[in-house]
Amino acid sequence: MGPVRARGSGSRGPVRPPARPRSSSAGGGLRPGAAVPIATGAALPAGATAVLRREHGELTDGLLHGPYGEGRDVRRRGQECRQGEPLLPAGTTVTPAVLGLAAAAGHDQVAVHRSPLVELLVLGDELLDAGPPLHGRVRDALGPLLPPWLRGCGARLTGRPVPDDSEALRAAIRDSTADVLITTGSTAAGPVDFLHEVLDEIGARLLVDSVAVRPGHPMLLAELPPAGDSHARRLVGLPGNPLAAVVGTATLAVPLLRRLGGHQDPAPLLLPTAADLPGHPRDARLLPVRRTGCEVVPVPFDGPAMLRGLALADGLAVVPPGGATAGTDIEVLEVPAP
Ligand SMILES: Nc1nc2c(c(=O)[nH]1)N[C@H]1C(S)=C(S)[C@@H](COP(=O)(O)OP(=O)(O)OC[C@H]3O[C@@H](n4cnc5c(N)ncnc54)[C@H](O)[C@@H]3O)O[C@H]1N2
Ligand code: MOO
Repeated sequence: MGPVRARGSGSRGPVRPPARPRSSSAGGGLRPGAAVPIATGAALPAGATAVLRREHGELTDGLLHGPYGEGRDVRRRGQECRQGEPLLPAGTTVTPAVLGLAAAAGHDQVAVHRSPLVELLVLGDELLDAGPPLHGRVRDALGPLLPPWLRGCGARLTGRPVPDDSEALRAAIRDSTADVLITTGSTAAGPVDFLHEVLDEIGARLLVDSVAVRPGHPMLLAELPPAGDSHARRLVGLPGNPLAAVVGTATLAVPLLRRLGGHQDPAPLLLPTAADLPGHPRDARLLPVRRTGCEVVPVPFDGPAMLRGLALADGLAVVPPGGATAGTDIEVLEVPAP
């Protein structure tokens, strides 16, 4: 049974509750000195000034005896939010708790940013989508790796393989209606690396052409000419080496998608490193690390073409040029996010 709410100015019972508890405010008001049992959370009957919980009183001969100080156990309207006050700041991610809060506050609709539509184009005739890697052919690791990560950033995904052929790549980019195209491979200057050439031909504007980070430095970001409906389109070019592509995703794709989805940038996570972290002489290095307590340690198998270290890692440490010595604080990107 819920609280018994009593009318009157007294601070102690007895009050005589009727037989059935109320679960709503239906019914008449209370006479002075009278009480009605109600369910927990039910609205107070008119004239009620205090509440006496069943377990705070003693029931003898149908009378509940106990203290019922004015206002006690009464939940006043507007305790959690005043009328007109914003419940949450703009940019808050809609979590299950946010949905529950919105419903509790009486909202039937919430205004949200549109999820960006991403088309993932996986380039490379050498890639296999099943079976063991053999005879110079390698398994496509990025087709399985990237979509769940990008969906976790709020994107809607489509995707397909594209052959190593400049006309096929040109058509795939030109005809896509996605907000963001993400390509893998073909960023370098090899005989079948057509990405720069195709971007130039279709009149794309390179916003970022290489980043001073290892692995992954050939990554790029371009603004594409509008498609039919003239909405803005961008392209993120990720290098083909899998760990380099992961670094490119963390560096360019994730911040772009978060911004398009209206999310706030997360505060940087700084953790001390328990071991020396090897760096590149001139560029930053993103190195897979594991958390041990409140410190991080590097994991083995961290080469540009490797994913074994990343699979064991909790994130990528941003190692400054020249490296970091044990004991120093280092920024850690939590990628790929769980
Ligand atoms: N002349 C130059 N050559 C290269 C440079 C350079 O600056 N100048 N940079 C090297 C670096 S660093 C990287 S990283 C790679 C980037 O190359 P691409 O983006 O053109 O990638 P690809 O050549 O297509 O592939 C590289 C490597 O990765 C394998 N690959 C590709 N896609 C996948 C996938 N989806 N899953 C698994 N593995 C994939 C591909 O088979 C190659 O082995 O360029 C260097 N060269
Ligand atoms: O970006 Mo590359 O992977 O440095 O070799």
